[in-house]
Amino acid sequence: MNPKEEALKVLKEADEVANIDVYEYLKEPERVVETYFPARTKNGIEYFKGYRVQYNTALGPAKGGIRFSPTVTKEEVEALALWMVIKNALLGLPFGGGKGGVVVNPKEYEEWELENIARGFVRSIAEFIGEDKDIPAPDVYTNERIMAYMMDEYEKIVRHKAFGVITGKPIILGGNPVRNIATSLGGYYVLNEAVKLKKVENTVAIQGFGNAGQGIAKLLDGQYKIVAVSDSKGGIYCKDGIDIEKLIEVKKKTGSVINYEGCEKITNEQLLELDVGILIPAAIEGVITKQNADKIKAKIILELANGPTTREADKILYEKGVLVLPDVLANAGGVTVSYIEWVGNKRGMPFNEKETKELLKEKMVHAFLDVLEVSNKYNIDMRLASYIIALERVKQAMRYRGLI
Ligand SMILES: NC(=O)C1=CN([C@@H]2O[C@H](COP(=O)(O)OP(=O)(O)OC[C@H]3O[C@@H](n4cnc5c(N)ncnc54)[C@H](O)[C@@H]3O)[C@@H](O)[C@H]2O)C=CC1
Ligand SMILES: O=C(O)CCC(=O)C(=O)O
Repeated sequence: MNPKEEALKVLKEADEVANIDVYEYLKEPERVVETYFPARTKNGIEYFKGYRVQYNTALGPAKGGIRFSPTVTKEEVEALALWMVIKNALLGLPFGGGKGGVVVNPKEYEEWELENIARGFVRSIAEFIGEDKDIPAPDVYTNERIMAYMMDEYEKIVRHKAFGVITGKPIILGGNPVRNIATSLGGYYVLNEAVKLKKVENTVAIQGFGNAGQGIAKLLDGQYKIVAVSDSKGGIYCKDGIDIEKLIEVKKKTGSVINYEGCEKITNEQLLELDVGILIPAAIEGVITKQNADKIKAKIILELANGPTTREADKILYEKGVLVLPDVLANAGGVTVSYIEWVGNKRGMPFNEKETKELLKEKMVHAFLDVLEVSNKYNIDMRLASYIIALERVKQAMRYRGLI
């Protein structure tokens, strides 16, 4: 699938359904920074391809994560940046949308090499980022340590402290105590609202066992029966439920969930089609397509991953009565806590765990109810409803700025 085409399809449909008339202005990003930068590794000096896309900044500085992955492309980063525009606007955050990516397989490098790659990438984009310009954060295969290196490198370049330039940092460097679990916690709040509307069996399958997948597994453990989990190496299925604490240990020690003993081995494709109440894609884009949408048995899909469902699949699922809680809503807890971290950095007084959780819950539930109202008003799925709310806000900001 081409993620940018997928993102634009929804944009166009929302634009037409609600007569918003912004598609022409948003079909391309404001700015794409494309770099090819050096970093010292065990192989000598290596060059890496990097991207930082600032898709639209009418509502505020660009905001969005940076991923390290061998499959990163310009189109993928553009799509991810557009999704950030929608997500940030939907949550009412004072941010535009951005995203970054470096073409690298982090599994082939040691910590010191990843540090050099992180620092090299920041040197290559430094003039384009800043706490009131563009604020990166973690995404696939990046974490708080990478964020710390990036912030430190940026500070060396600008020659002053700048906690607010990056979010998802370690707590000691201005990070927020909830950021690590924020994406999952936001999704958990949304799911709790959704199950009030749609009663489902309490069985769950989760694709991906990184920050988002592991976080939601911990939150749901006990309340729901998690019967299947996967990662890039494959999956496991246990009809009586998986011991999540034990699974986390196995993943930490061996590198994959497939080494958990006593469960049936399954593929990532099989996991998606299991007979469960709730399916949680929490890994990569484009896994639910028109090829498998009809075979999906879950009644609720909580999209913690960005872009897991194609638009064609969305329509099949809607017809079947599956409630899809779209990425731009379901995984918005990450950037919402990033916002809380950034505000804390700017005011020089961080928010504590309790304050952050209260603010996050309020924002997530509010966004869910807004989306529900619009989806009922137009009789449309929640993804389209989310886009309509967001696009109307972006349009208003562009109007006031005299951009359209
Ligand atoms: N970390 C965050 O704050 C946020 C993450 N997301 C999205 O959540 C998704 C996961 O991100 P993180 O958990 O942060 O990344 P991560 O790097 O912590 O974990 C990624 C997980 O996906 C698995 N994976 C990779 N390729 C796979 C494949 N082909 N099939 C099945 N599993 C595969 C990996 O093994 C790993 O378990 C991504 O789509 C990301 O954009 C969305 C919002 C915020
Ligand atoms: O925390 C952030 O700023 C961005 C998180 C992100 O990249 C996402 O929501 O996809």
